[in-house]
Amino acid sequence: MADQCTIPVIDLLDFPNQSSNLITASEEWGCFRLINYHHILPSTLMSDMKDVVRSLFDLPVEIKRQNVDVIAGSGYMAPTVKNPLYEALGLYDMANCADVDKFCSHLDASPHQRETILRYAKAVHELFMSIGKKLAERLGVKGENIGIENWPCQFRINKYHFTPESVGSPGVQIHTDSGFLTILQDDEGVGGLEVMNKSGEFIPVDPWPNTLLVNLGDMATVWSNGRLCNVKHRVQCKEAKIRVSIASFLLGPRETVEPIPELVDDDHPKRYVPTTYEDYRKMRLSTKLQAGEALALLHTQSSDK
Ligand SMILES: O=C(O)CCC(=O)C(=O)O
Ligand SMILES: [Fe+2]
Repeated sequence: MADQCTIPVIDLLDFPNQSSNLITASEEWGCFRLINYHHILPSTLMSDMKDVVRSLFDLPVEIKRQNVDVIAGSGYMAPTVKNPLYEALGLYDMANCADVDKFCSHLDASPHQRETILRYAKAVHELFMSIGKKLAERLGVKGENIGIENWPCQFRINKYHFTPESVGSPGVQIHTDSGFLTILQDDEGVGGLEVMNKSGEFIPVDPWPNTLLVNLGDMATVWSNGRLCNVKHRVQCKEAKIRVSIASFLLGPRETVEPIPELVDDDHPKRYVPTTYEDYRKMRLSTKLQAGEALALLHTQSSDK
């Protein structure tokens, strides 16, 4: 039986050898550790970006509040009574230079910070294209044909103010990511992220510097007609240290999202009705179904039988 405790590892420099592992990881786990991608995102850029992110969180709160929402939840989130440990800054589309510029201007970013953020955004976008096309091609779709270059990429940086009193409590509740793919640069020293395996157990994602975690979200499940897994995950406070992570989300097509014809046949009838990412996101927010359960609201009649 496949190992249910070890998160799969995918080596970006070992393709096409890794193609079947990529699909297995995406089907069985909905997440994997990515290694050997530094020709696209160098480790110096990763650590420069972490420094920039830490300094953005150190800005006065009046400045951070200038990072306003473009879509619900895309901008500054201050710690709340309900979630006092968590703080986030973000922008709607890191694939759009104007959006990145606006984010930098709102936060009074220095030329060095701006350049680092722009370079990081470009590199992560290139990684999305590389992983997305490999996934699509292995499933029988030409990467170029899915229009992936034009999909928006949300960007969010997370800071967890973990204290001795908060050990054992949640930093982020269990959820799935709503988009297609997530690239997460987690904290290189402080753990807490956990992903759920097929048996429903939470498996810790221990820090592993100079690697990335890739998650698949709800849009990948719709697009693949249920074949790819939207991984459930959460962040727990395990130790009294500040934890910082950088999350980038390739959301999905701007237009309709529906199962690709290549994965629909008599044995695999269409499981989801067409939607748009925007409508789906609104549905998740209004129903408060954050852990993938909202997908059931998209089931076709035949899949409900
Ligand atoms: O901070 C982390 O490691 C995970 C954050 C996360 O799951 C998210 O931003 O969706
Ligand atoms: Fe997440």
